[in-house]
Formats: sequence, structure tokens, C-alpha cells
Amino acid sequence: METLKIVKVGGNVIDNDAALEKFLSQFAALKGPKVLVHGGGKIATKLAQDMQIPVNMVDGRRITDAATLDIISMVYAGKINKNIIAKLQANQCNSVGFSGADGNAIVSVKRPVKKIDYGFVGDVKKVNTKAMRVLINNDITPVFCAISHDQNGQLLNTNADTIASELAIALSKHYKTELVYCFEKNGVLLDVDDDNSVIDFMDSGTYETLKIQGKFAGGMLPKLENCYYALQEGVSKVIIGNPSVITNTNQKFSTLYI
Ligand SMILES: Nc1ncnc2c1ncn2[C@@H]1O[C@H](COP(=O)(O)OP(=O)(O)O)[C@@H](O)[C@H]1O
Ligand SMILES: CC(=O)N[C@@H](CCC(=O)OP(=O)(O)O)C(=O)O
Repeated sequence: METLKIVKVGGNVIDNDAALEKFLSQFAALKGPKVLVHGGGKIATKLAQDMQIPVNMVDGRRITDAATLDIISMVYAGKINKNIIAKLQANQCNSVGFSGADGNAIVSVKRPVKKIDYGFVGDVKKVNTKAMRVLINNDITPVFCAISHDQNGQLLNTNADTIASELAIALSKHYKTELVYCFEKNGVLLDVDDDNSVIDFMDSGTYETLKIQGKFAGGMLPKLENCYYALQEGVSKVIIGNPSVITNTNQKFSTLYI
């Protein structure tokens, strides 16, 4: 089976022009089949604040009312996705932008209201890989934003880390999949304020212990949940590191395993 890399890049990198340019030139140079997933939560938050629309995050997930859904659709599927595609084309990486509605790629259901009403947030139910595989097998890179749909005409906000892990799981039926999460820190840190405290290897037992000790917060919580879920569901390798990890394996990063 051919190896396919699914690379997710987070909002703090996207929000920094120089860091994004550097990352995209490194991503474009990656050999072999690949898929890019991007977040953009930080930019959506800024725009919502500028428009005086309240921002509510619970455990790293955005409560998405109708006004917020409009903002994230414009920001994720529009501004960010199209800018990334243009920059990849400038780096000779032919690419096509996707939301989960395109090619019926990611079907989700609106999260049921329990303790919290997340609004227009989708939990992934099915990933259809047909359209993306046609592209991948023709050397064209799919670039996904953090939006899914319910197949009844409704767009839904879905955490970008979840989009990446669900794509990796579905594509693992057709390729050997490696999932790489890139963000602004050097990896999963024992002390979030010390970028040198990278946990090189973390098994699921250590993860549970450190979670109880309160070592992870905010967006790191859904990120790690997604990582272990992906490993359980057939993804071969999951790593977390700063953007250079995709081309430079001499630097520190975290490898997760079950
Ligand atoms: N133990 C930890 N190690 C690294 N980052 C952590 C940790 N605990 C919390 N974080 C926070 O999680 C954030 C990453 O989550 P998030 O912002 O969702 O990432 P992304 O930019 O990939 O979307 C980091 O910016 C950091 O502030
Ligand atoms: C439901 C939910 O929380 N969706 C995320 C999707 C964007 C995202 O995940 O962006 P980063 O990777 O930059 O954090 C949000 O709107 O913030």
C-alpha cells in the first residue's frame, strides 16, 4: 500500500503570514500523495470580535450560532482555503479546495443538545473518499477546511483536528496513512510554558494519567482525543510538532501510540 500523508495545520500558524508561507513551501515540496487540512479558529475569533458577535468556546470547541456559522463559512471555506490554494499553486503544488459538502466528502449530524447546545456543530458520520481519491491518484492535493454538511442542505462547523483524523481513518482503507498535526509549539509539552518539555513518545496510558493531572487544556484536549481515536481506527502513525516537522525529522516532536 502506498503511504499517504494527512497534514493538519492550525490557526496560530495560519494567522502568521511568514510562518504560513514557510509551512506551505515545505508542504508543497513533500514527495508522495498528501492531503492538507487547515484550521483558522483564531482568525474567525478575531473577525467575530470585530463584528461584536460573542465568541464562546467550550473545551476547545466553538459554540456556533447562525451568525457564527456565516462567519466561519466565509473565513474557513472562503478566505483561508482560497489563499492557501493560491499559495500552493505558487509553489507548484496543484491543489483543490474542499469543504465537507464538496464531493459529499464529509457527512455529519448536528450535535445533539445535552448539557451544552453547541449549535451548528457537526459530528462526523461518514466520509466519502471517492472524489478526493480521483484527485490524489492524479497528483492533485485536496485541501480541506473545517466544515462538514448534513446532506440536507445544512453546513456544520467541525473541529479541524477531527476532520483530519476522520479523513485519515477513511483513507486508511486505501492507503497506509500517516497523520501529522502541525501547530506553533514543538509538540505535546509536559509544561505548556516550556517549549523544551516535549514528550517524545506518549502511549494512551501516559496520556490518560497526564490528562487527569491537568497537563492538557484548550485545543490540546480535542487534538489528543482525535489522535488516539485515529490510531485505534487504523491510522499507522500520528505525530504532533511544529510546522517544520513535515520535512525536518532532526527536530523534536511527539509520536503518539496506543
Ligand atoms: N500540554 C500541552 N502541550 C502543548 N500545547 C498545549 C498543552 N496544553 C494546552 N496546550 C494549548 O493547546 C494549543 C493547541 O491547540 P489548538 O489551538 O487547538 O491548536 P491548533 O493551532 O492546531 O488548532 C496550544 O497553542 C497550547 O496553548
Ligand atoms: C467546532 C469547532 O470548534 N470548530 C473549529 C474549527 C476551526 C479549527 O478547528 O481551527 P484550529 O485548528 O485553528 O483550532 C472552530 O470553529 O474553532
